[in-house]
Amino acid sequence: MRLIYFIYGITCYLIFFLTFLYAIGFVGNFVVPKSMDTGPEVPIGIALVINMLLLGVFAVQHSVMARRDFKKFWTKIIPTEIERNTYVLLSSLALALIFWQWRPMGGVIWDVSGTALGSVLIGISLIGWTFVLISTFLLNHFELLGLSQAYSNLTGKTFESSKFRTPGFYKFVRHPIYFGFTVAFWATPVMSTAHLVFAIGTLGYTLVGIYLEEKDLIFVYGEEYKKYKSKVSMLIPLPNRR
Ligand SMILES: C[S@@+](CC[C@H](N)C(=O)[O-])C[C@H]1O[C@@H](n2cnc3c(N)ncnc32)[C@H](O)[C@@H]1O
Repeated sequence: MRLIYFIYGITCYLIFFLTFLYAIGFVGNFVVPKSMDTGPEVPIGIALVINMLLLGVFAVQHSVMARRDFKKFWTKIIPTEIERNTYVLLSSLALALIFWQWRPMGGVIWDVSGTALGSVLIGISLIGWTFVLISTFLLNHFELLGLSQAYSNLTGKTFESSKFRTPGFYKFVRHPIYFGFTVAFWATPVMSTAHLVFAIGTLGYTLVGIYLEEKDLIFVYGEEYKKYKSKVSMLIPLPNRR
């Protein structure tokens, strides 16, 4: 069973990684066969409903499954050893559903493609994606994505989740991963209506996600996190408050 769980963990990780790479092309409208501004056209009202539902499915899956109470219930159904891997897998599938079913919406809010500003915006967006990836490594990439748990289980060790940490970017912003996504989603040479809906929807979800995540972080780390919260900016990297 341990070997099967380990192979499952690696498979979930690889699926996540492919989804992450696809997301870069989906948001930036390059390389991938279906991006946020391509696909079957439907009336704008219907496209809006479908796109909001897709974002809603991801938001509910990602937030509800991350809560302590849900995990208590969920691990009565699936083995605790593969809870994180399954979370990673279902998050990737919810993202894949967005990529597959997302509807273009026509309309352009701004278009500076082919200009120097357009190139700068593409560069900023790629920096945002890089910021996300680096931040996952600063916090604990392999634990966030379930590989550490899978490896501990394979080697018969009890998995110890890492403690509260503030390495690197975390000294200047409490949520650098979410900051990186926000930059990657907003810095675009072509802001279509569909892209704007995506950027606003994901920003709204990020703020709700931060509220829920910090409730849990305060529950687990108490005063230590409250003190961190009072000093360090939430979403935009800034010098610490005194
Ligand atoms: C997807 S990560 C996002 C982390 C953070 N919100 C960010 O944007 O960089 C979510 C996990 O990181 C954990 N986490 C967030 N901040 C942390 C910190 N400073 N130290 C340890 N774990 C943290 C949360 O408890 C949650 O399990």
